[in-house]
Amino acid sequence: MKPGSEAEIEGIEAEIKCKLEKVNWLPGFYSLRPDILIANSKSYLDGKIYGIDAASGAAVSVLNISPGDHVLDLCAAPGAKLCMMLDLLGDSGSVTGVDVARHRLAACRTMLQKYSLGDRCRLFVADGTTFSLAPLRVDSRSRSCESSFEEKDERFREWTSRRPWKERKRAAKARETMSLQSVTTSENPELIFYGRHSGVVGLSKNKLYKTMSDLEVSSCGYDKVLVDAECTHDGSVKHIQKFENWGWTTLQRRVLDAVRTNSLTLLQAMPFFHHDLYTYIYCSQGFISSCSSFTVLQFSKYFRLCFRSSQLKLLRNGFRLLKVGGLLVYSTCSLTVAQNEDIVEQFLKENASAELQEINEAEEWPCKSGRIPKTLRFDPLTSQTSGLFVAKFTKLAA
Ligand SMILES: C[S@@+](CC[C@H](N)C(=O)[O-])C[C@H]1O[C@@H](n2cnc3c(N)ncnc32)[C@H](O)[C@@H]1O
Repeated sequence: MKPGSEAEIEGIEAEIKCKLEKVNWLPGFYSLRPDILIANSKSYLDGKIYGIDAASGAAVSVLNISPGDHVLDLCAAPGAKLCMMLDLLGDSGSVTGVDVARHRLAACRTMLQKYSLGDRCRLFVADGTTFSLAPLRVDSRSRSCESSFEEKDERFREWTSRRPWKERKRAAKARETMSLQSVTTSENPELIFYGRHSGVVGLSKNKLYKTMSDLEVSSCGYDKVLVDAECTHDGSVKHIQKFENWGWTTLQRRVLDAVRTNSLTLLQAMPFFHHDLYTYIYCSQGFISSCSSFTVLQFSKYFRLCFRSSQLKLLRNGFRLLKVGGLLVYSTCSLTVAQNEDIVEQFLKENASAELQEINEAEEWPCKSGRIPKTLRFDPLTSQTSGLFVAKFTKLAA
């Protein structure tokens, strides 16, 4: 529930015709019966309540976001955690949301606008493994002197979805040449939304796209970073239920056709979101048993390489952008060790300045320890939530 809306709880209960049960271990959270649909209720449309799994809420609360923080969400879409961060942030600081999938981030933008939550937020379509933009700290802006060239440079005005025709055409053309998943590193990330108090309004493009050197990051980097990495989603109950609703058999036939005619490239072009496809293949026992062992082997090799490498790269880059003394949370909704503890172990091995932190709040939480001490695992049986792995790091001075 949005902070401040608790006083209206009776009205909200009357409207959705359901008693809200307080989740005792997580402030601001209430549970609902699964058959209650809130999406059309006025309270939901007004942004007083929104649906987020309690385990996801716990992962965000581990970051201990407070007003004034500059927060980076490196895999932001569709944006439930981003909304919660903005709620916690209140009237100062900023949230920068990054996602490689434009259509998913556009849905996130719609949500921010609908709930009037985006005032302090900017959204970039970018590859989180290489994203390098600094948070817009007021003092760093006034410190840097403006050249006469910058004075003449185009400045960002108040955000509007009604871009001039020429600008939209230019952006569409640029997108055409850029594959959905491979955002070239030489291009500036595409800014698809910025709020009035996000620090962007009045800024020149040069300043917005100013990257940070590693030295600058230690003092001017982000205070908090969330790396909610892409994974096989095998622990996400909601995700798997979606596939149940879609019908495994139809999906299976379509995927098998693609496998028969060729390969993963073709599969990836299918009308699923790319991570839906991973989940589907990963979770559908029927699919696995109907494939030759060679195909299964190909897929498992693909998953191992694809996810392990991108998860590690996202974690590395998120940590690189964190200031000294800041906090980073790494989470995935996979139940596998390969996508969780193995990544953490590998990352700690290569980063002497990374320190795994105890999550003290978890003493009261219905979750288990991960295989590495100080990490956490939520799962449907223990926590009555979706599966979620959570690890918290801080950055030590070099
Ligand atoms: C688990 S979802 C994030 C969920 C989100 N944090 C939320 O609470 O709604 C993972 C996201 O990572 C994005 N993603 C995958 N690879 C990425 C990359 N290299 N850089 C940035 N985002 C990436 C996917 O598009 C997907 O939206």
